[in-house]
This record gives sequence, C-alpha cells and structure tokens, in this order.
Amino acid sequence: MSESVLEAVTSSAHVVRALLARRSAWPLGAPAPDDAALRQILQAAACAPDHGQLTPWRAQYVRDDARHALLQRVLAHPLAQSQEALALHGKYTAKLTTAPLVLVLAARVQEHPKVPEFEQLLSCGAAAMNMLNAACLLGFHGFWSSTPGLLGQLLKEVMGFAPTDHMLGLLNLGTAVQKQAVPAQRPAPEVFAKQWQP
Ligand SMILES: Cc1cc2nc3c(=O)[nH]c(=O)nc-3n(C[C@H](O)[C@H](O)[C@H](O)COP(=O)(O)O)c2cc1C
Repeated sequence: MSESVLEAVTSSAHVVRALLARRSAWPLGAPAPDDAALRQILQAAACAPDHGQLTPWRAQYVRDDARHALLQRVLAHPLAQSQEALALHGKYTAKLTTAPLVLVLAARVQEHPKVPEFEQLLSCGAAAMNMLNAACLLGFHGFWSSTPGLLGQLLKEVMGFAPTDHMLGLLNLGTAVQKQAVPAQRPAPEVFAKQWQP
C-alpha cells in the first residue's frame, strides 16, 4: 500500500471511529466554531442528498450577544404574553442562550412533480446531521433541540423565515461543559437491519 493510500485509509478509519463515538452534549460553552469553521460546517449541509437539487434546507445562525437580542424579541412578541407562554419564558431562555452558537433550522419545501415533501424534509434532516457530524469532527460539540409549537412560530416571525417554512429546531454548537461524555448505548444493527434473501 502506498504511503498516501495508507494515510487515506488510516484517516478514514479515524473518521468512522469518531462518527461511532459521537455524543450530543448539553450544556455547551466556549469556544464555538469561528467563522471559518462554521463555513465548513455549513458547507457540509450542502453535501446532503438533494433530489432535484432544490436546496430545501435553511439556517440562520446567532452568536454571543445577538442570542440575547433574539431572545428579547421572542419574549416581547405579543404572542408570548399569554399565561401559557409566560410560563415558557425560562425554557425559551435556556434553549436560545445556553450554547454560544445557535443555528435556527428550517425546511423550505416547494411543490415539485418528482420530489415529494417527505424527500425534501429528509434532505433537511440529512443536512442538519451533516452539520452536527462536521462540527464534531472539527473538535466541537453539538445538540439538536426542538422548537416546539409557539417557539417555532415566534422564531419564524421574529427572524423573518417564510410563513410556509417548517421549523426544524436548533443546532446548538460549542464545546461540552462536562468533559466526560458517557458512551451511548446504541442498538446493534441486527435490531433495525437484516439481510433480505430471495
Ligand atoms: C429534531 C430533533 C429535535 C430534538 N429535540 C430535543 C430536545 O428538545 N430536547 C432533548 O432533550 N433532546 C432532543 N433531541 C435529541 C438530542 O438531540 C440527542 O440526539 C439525544 O439527547 C441523544 O443524544 P446522542 O445524540 O448523543 O445520542 C432532538 C433530536 C432531534 C433529531
């Protein structure tokens, strides 16, 4: 085996090991990916399988003080003043400000004769996972969290997503505060996959 092939094989094995060891982490602190690292992470989204090349994934990222400005706008929104919504302000605060870099994810699905909605949504999920994996491979940590119900609606309005966009949650990026991640108990492949034979 040539030196360069050996190097490629060795680094591929390293990447697969890193993929298999990946854990989500929460809370997240500094450092977050800088602009150059974030660009690579976003570029990884664009490597998702994308039937019809529709680019259905959308993201807006928020760093540092801008997270607090976003939070204030969310909390000040008229829809966030009901008794029910007021009880969720603490949860919204934790969701939007616990990680130093927050990507707000959405799917922009379009009518297409060959690409149904579910394929476009799956493509967005793949894009998000590519970003999470890229961030981890670059040495950062991440946590994909949801923006249920009203929070998704508030973020959509405050951040200027399109009214028809589907909110897909937050991809929180930074560095794990707790350094010792417990290895995850993952199901063995036999649990969810089997060989089909005629
Ligand atoms: C779209 C999506 C939204 C999620 N939202 C939450 C959430 O709001 N809260 C939560 O505890 N886990 C949420 N999770 C699960 C975590 O991101 C994470 O996968 C889980 O804690 C397991 O950790 P692991 O990735 O290390 O296996 C969500 C996962 C997905 C795919």
